Amino acid sequence: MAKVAKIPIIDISADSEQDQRQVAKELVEAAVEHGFIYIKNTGKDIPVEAVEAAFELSKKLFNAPLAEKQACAYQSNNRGWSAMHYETLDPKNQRVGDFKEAFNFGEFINGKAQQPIPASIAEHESQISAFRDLCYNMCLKLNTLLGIGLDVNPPDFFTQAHKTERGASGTILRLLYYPPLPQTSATAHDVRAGAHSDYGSLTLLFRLRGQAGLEIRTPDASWAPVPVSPPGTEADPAPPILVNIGDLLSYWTNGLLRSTVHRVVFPGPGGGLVDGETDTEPRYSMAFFCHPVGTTPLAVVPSERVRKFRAANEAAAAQDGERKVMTADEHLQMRLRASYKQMYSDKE
Ligand SMILES: O=C(O)CCC(=O)C(=O)O
Ligand SMILES: [Fe+2]
Repeated sequence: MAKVAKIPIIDISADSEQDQRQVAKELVEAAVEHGFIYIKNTGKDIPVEAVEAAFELSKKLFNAPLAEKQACAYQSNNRGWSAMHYETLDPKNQRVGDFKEAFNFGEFINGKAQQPIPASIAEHESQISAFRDLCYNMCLKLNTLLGIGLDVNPPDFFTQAHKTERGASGTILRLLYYPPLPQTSATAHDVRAGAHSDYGSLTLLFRLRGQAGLEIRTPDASWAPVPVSPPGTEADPAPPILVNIGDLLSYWTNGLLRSTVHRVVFPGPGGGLVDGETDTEPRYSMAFFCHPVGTTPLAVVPSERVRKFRAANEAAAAQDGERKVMTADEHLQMRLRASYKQMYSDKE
């Protein structure tokens, strides 16, 4: 069996203030060291049934007639449906685009999508909105814990920056469908999602037991599979929610919190297949990419630990004088342009 990624499993359901501080410290250490954290799914923050129902909806969406999906094609606002091979997450190393379909939901207003959605799932609009809200609230909680763990003053510094009442953000709920490779395929080197790091502050990733594919880049520059349900979580009602730090939060904390490169592959029998997982079946996953409100300036984080890290990192410190403060929106635009060249090239 492949050598799997060592990612800490953390239970954030603690209620008492003292337990919360401890959890916050653990979360920060995991974010600094690995950039990935398994959050035990106790069903308290996001009910297990809500996750299951969202996966059912996702299957319905990708099974919808092609014309319905095409009518909601991906737009430069980062919303909508992207077809097989449309997105290329690792353009330097991929000959063809990712072997996947995806559907991005941007922000909803009063339970209503602000984008076309396929007719087959239109009656479930409020369910999608409610699931998005659950993810958003969990991200607020994680942001608060990170603030506490980093001794940011005030501790809700990151949380406030994400409050939707302050304005629009680039936050996206993304449903993903990775079909199996055709049996006679000559495309054995197809990558389901090329190597990349995520763009926003935090990502929540939901996966289904038995469905292989996700790998992270380890500090020694090899690839390690990330089991859906690591040891100790097999009996939980649902696999843990995988959380990772995105580029924006890493940038904001001067690289203290790590944004780890990852990819989705067909590991194959000789590769990194984890026991009990397969890559010959269709694979579904759901990612919630959380972003601060677009106008948030990514200025200095009021935390002694972040400040000290910057001081220790001389190269970053040397750039301080020149570093123009970017907003969250500017940061996102910079990243999107690299992944969707075909969409932006005619506009430059
Ligand atoms: O499907 C997965 O497991 C991960 C997808 C991913 O990394 C992404 O969409 O950014
Ligand atoms: Fe990702």
